[in-house]
Amino acid sequence: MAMAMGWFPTPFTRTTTSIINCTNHHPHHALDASYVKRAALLSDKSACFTSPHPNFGCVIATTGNVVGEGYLYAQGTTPAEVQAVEAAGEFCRGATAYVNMEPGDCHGDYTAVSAFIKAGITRVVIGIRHPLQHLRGKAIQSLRAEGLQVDVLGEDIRSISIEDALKSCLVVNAPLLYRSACRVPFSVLKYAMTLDGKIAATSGHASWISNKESRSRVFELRGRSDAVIVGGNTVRKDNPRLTPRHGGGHLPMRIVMSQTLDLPEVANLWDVREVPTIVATQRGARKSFQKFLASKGVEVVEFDILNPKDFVDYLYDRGYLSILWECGGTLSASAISAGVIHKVHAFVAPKIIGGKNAPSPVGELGMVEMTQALELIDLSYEQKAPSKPPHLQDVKFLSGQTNGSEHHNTPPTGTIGSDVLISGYLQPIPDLTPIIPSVDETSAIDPSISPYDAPIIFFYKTWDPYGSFSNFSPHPIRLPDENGDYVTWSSVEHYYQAHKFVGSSNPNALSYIEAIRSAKSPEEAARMGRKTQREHPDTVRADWESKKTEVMYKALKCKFSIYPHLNSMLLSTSGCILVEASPHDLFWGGGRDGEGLNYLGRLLMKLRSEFLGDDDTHKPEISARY
Ligand SMILES: NC(=O)C1=CN([C@@H]2O[C@H](COP(=O)(O)OP(=O)(O)OC[C@H]3O[C@@H](n4cnc5c(N)ncnc54)[C@H](OP(=O)(O)O)[C@@H]3O)[C@@H](O)[C@H]2O)C=CC1
Ligand SMILES: Nc1c(N[C@@H]2O[C@H](COP(=O)(O)O)[C@@H](O)[C@H]2O)[nH]c(=O)[nH]c1=O
Repeated sequence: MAMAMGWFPTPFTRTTTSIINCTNHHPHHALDASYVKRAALLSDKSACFTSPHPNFGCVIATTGNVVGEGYLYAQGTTPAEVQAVEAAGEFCRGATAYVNMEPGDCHGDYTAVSAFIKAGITRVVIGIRHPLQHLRGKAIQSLRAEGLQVDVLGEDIRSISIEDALKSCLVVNAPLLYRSACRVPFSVLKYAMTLDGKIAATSGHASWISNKESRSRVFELRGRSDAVIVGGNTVRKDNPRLTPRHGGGHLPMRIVMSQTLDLPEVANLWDVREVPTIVATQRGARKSFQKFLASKGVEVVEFDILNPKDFVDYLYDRGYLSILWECGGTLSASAISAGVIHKVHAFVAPKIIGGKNAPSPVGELGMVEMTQALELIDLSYEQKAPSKPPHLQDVKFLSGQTNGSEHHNTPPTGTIGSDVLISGYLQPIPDLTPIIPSVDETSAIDPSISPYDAPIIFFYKTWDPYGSFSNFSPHPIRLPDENGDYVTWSSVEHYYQAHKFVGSSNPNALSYIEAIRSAKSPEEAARMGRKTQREHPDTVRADWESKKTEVMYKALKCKFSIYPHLNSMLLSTSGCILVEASPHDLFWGGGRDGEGLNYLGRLLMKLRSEFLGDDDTHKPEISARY
């Protein structure tokens, strides 16, 4: 197979190392850069515990002293900026706030911006502008309009000393930047190979090449991903589990790509009690086996032709931000050729296994000359802490390259024993700021362009336009319980999940309700509610199926009544069909191809009619498709 030249989809990317052309040094710039970098590192703290989401960190400082810090734990939890302001208290007056990324404020309530303004912050230093077009520049504009000085790295502050901080900001939100620029999820290929470049013995046996420390590092990488992918042959040879066993909370989806569907009937991946599995295959492949998988609770997705490009497009549509490829060389070659792999982590073990036919990490790429080799950029090397003075070290680090790492998809903790980890990018992280204009700028260029004039409004992730319609949006609600006492719920999701157990006669129900109510994020509330329902169906209230839409409606009505800006946003959609674009949830969501029942969208439309005083019964039926 010949590889086409120029197949990387990076029309508006540039390497992070070439961003700063200007070489002036300024002492304040160095301080600014160090705090922005600190904000970036802080923002990464929730990795492994919550599903990948935009990472925000905030540091507030006065004349060289940090007075407050915070980072976003998960979608829907207290914004980093608000936490930092709360921690700094009175010290905010006249202080500077440092953030790795422009605040999103995607819910229209300008929480981060107003926290800075109210607290008396006078200057804000921002690492990168928000990568999503509908949010980019919004917070910067609002802050400047209120008289705060806003400096953006690379725009208002141009100096060589900010390069490293800027890079940290890009790396820590690399998944969002790739997603936003290339419309694909961020894909990382990870493999473990022997010193002679084999990922298994000739027999196919591969457990284990890398050592225990490296493998626990892989668990962390899994915890930072939305999905882990292997090929059919890895399932046949390894019977993998693909779970993160690092003690974090986030469990990625496990995915098998198999064209033939010639897979074993007994496999760890078919046990979906703890973690779900998707099998992607070709249309019509082994229908009886598809039925078997479905009976095990495994989701089967058919493609006309199964290939990595179409598959990542599909995962993009499903809202995935970050994918870890843990396949063998056959599928990895296919994925690299398709241009979908952005980053590589190679664990190299000091072992030699030999074998002319033993597999290697990347199969056939069709290259015949070394000049065609793909060169990785932004390299990092990691190995055991030196036990000898550097000049006697066996492994030397090339100048200008970093040893160790602190970045997204390269967890910073622990060592990897006698193995070496080499990481680098196959494609530069997109730096969007100067290339794509913001919504305001776009309208200035062409006032007829409006991104929101579609008759069907889709919503799903909370940072999307209309993301506040999601039950994961960070809008606490307060409703009376069965005794009439008011209870506060951190989100509609918390309320909904907990109410599966309200009124249940099971003695454990109360503790489940309380645990869900105290969940730190809507994601955790959802995970706890679903897991408890699956594992202890006897604790679910008997009338749940017939009452769940009523419960949801009550929570939505409360949310859209108490937040005026949400109410206005809902009413502003009058005349539009609202669809929760969840491809997974075919009851509340609309499904990938409109096959879902979209009950969340329907309830929001019903609520909108109620607020507008329309009589629903006189309206035409909303199409069954939505
Ligand atoms: N050391 C390490 O890091 C790792 C080692 N391994 C080892 O590698 C060996 C397996 O390697 P390998 O055979 O390359 O396994 P892969 O994981 O690459 O699986 C290959 C299979 O992927 C499926 N596939 C689906 N779509 C495509 C596509 N478009 N292009 C290519 N393949 C596709 C096919 O499955 P089907 O045939 O079902 O249609 C194909 O046979 C095992 O011995 C395993 O132990 C595996 C992973 C990591
Ligand atoms: N052999 C090998 C790896 N193999 C990868 O790990 C998978 C097994 O995962 P699990 O069943 O969850 O422990 C296996 O299928 C393959 O994808 N990984 C490594 O870090 N080091 C190793 O030496």
